[in-house]
Amino acid sequence: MTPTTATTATTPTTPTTATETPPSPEQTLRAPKVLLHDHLDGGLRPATVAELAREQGYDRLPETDPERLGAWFREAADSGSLERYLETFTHTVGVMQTAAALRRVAAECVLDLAADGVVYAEIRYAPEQHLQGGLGLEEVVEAVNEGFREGMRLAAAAGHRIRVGALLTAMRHAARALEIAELANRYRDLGVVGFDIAGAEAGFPPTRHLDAFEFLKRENNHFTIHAGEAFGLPSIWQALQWCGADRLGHGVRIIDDIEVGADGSVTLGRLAAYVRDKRIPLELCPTSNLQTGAADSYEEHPIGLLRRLHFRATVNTDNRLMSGTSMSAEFTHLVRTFRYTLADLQWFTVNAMKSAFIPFDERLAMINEVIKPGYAALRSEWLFRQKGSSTS
Ligand SMILES: O=c1[nH]cnc2c1ncn2[C@H]1C[C@H](O)[C@@H](CO)O1
Ligand SMILES: [Zn+2]
Repeated sequence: MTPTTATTATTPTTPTTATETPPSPEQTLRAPKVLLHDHLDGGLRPATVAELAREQGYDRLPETDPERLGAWFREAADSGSLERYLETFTHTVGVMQTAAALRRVAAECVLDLAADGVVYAEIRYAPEQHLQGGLGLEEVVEAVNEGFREGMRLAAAAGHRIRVGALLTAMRHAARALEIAELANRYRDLGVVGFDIAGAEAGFPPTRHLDAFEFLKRENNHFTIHAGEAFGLPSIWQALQWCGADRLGHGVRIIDDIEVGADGSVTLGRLAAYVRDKRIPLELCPTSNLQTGAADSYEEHPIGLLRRLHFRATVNTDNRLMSGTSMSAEFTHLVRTFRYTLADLQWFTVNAMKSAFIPFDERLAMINEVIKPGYAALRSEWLFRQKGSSTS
């Protein structure tokens, strides 16, 4: 073992706590962040929804003033039910039916994430939901990809480096999963990094779409599955053991297979042990879970326990518009609730980067060249504070 005396002798006594105390919201904003679970049609700016609706003659919006519209989305999504939460997407999807609208929404998405300190993101959407204006599936994908590229260019010009890839989602109540999986495979290395299924979970098990997952496995492609959000362990079990998902969208109900005794001892069931042992990434979305009723409060959110037990937990936004959230806001809630430090935020971020669907060497370089140096710079800030300054 390496002796520790030398380090203790040179370590100052008081300021070390600067690395152990929770970061400020401003530091959290500057920290590099990785986002694996964010819906394109759940992240529009309220003003953009209102503007696109006006331009396109979409007259079904419940509000036209951007501020009131944003509040409407948050309140309507705050229903305690996933089905009611999903109803709010009628309006965002409703104004995303032209190539120009898709490009704009995609570009703004990248800019908003970049301004929030996100350095890598996988953004998902269901191409089959954007055909009402006459676009074909490929035109939808190309418009979104173009918007992402435009967003990355504009972000870089504004001094924010961000890399974004798309995940193509198939809706679980529909029957186009194989077609969408083939589309994802066609656009692999052309802006699309993987596949997903989403929509109401109860009554629509992932095995309905086994043909799509088997196709992707044969193609050595990647996919995540929304599972263990509104429905519990059987959905997670199917997603992993029947479908072969690389990651779990939410997966928060894995908590149902974990028993905490009165003395604090923890027992994992076979499925929970498998998820932890195999390092299956959990795309946790705390605020979204409070809205759909999957968790009652941040304090009681399973992320606290899952982090302590070293599951491969990641933090995500799910739907920034419906939840009125951002990556920084999600981290800030967790910092307040669990007193997480920069080391904890780095841990979540590295977990997410390890779990991304881009090649291993690129993930590693993002971790070593971008994420770790970013957190190290933030952790060392206390060293440069002026004595006697009000911020020290
Ligand atoms: O959290 C979710 N669970 C299941 N489905 C969801 C969630 N958030 C969004 N969706 C659905 C609604 C969107 O229209 C669709 C594609 O992004 O995915
Ligand atoms: Zn989702």
